[in-house]
Amino acid sequence: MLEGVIVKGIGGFYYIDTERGVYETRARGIFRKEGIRPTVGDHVRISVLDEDNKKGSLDEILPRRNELIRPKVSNVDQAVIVFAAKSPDMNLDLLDRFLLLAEEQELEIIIVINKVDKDEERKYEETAQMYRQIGYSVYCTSAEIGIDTEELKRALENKISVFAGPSGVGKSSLINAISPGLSLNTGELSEKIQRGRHTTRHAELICFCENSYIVDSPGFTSLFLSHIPSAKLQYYFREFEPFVHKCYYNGCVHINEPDCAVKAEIERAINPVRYARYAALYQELKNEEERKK
Ligand SMILES: Nc1nc2c(ncn2[C@@H]2O[C@H](COP(=O)(O)OP(=O)(O)OP(=O)(O)O)[C@@H](O)[C@H]2O)c(=O)[nH]1
Ligand SMILES: [Zn+2]
Repeated sequence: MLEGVIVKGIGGFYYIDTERGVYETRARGIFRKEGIRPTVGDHVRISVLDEDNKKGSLDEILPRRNELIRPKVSNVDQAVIVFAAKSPDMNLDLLDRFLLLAEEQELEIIIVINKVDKDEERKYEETAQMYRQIGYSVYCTSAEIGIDTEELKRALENKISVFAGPSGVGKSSLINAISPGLSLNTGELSEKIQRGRHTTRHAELICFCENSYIVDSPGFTSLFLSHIPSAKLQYYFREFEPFVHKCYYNGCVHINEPDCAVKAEIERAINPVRYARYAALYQELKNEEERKK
C-alpha cells in the first residue's frame, strides 16, 4: 500500500503522486458501485501492480476535507488571490468578492499584489496595509523581476493552493516563477477557462516541490455571491468577528439596528471602506432574496 494524491485524471486513468514518484492507476470498480468519483486532490491509497512501469490500482479514497466545484478539486487548502498594483488597476470591490468566496469555502487565504515594479510610488502599500490589519497575509511581488516570489513560494509549501484573480494580473507568470520547469504560457490560464466552456476539462495539480501543489486552472471565476444568505455575509468579514456577538439585538445584521457593536467600531477596528462594502453587498443580497420570493 502506497499513499499519494491524485494529480490528474484522464480517460479513466488516475495519476497518483507518491513519495516514490507518479503512478498511473485505474480505480477499482467498487467506487463506481458506490457512486464515488475519484477527484483531483483526493488523498488515496494504491497498490502497485508493476513497479517498473509505475502502474497500480487505486484502492481507497481517504476522507475529503472539502470539494471545490469549479475547478473540481478536493482538499484545497489555500486560495491565492492575485491583483496587480497597476495594469490592470486594483479593483477592491472585486478583491472583496474573491475574499468572500474563499472565506465561504473556509480556505486559508493569501493576497498577492503583483507587478509592484510598475508602481514606483508604491501606492499599493496602503492597500496591503489595510488588508494586513484585517488579518490577511499580503505579499507584494513582481513575477517579472523576481520580487518576493521566493517568499510567496514558501507560503505555498505543503499545501494545495488555487490561484484566483482577474485576467492579466500575472497568475500564470507567478506560477512560472514558483515552478520554473513548468513554463505555462502567460495568458494560458484564461485560455483554459474558455476551453472549459465547451469541453469538460479537468483540473490538474502542478507539483512544484514535495507535498506542494498548485491547481492549474483559476478558482472562483464567477463572482456572483447570490447563493450567500444575506444574514451570513457578516461572518465572511473577518474583522467583524470579535464584535458580532456584542450587538444589542440578537440577529443584528449591523445595518439599521441601534446599539450595534459592529457599527460602533467603524473608524476604529473596522475600516469604513470595508464596512461600506459590507452594507452594499448586504443590500445586493437582500434585494436578490426579495426578488426570488
Ligand atoms: N511589469 C510586470 N509585468 C508582469 C508581471 N507579471 C506578469 N506580467 C505581465 O502581465 C501580462 C499578464 O500576465 P499573465 O501571467 O498572463 O496573467 P494571468 O493573470 O495569468 O492572466 P489570465 O491568464 O488572463 O488570467 C503578461 O504580459 C506578463 O508578462 C510583473 O510582475 N510585472
Ligand atoms: Zn450589529
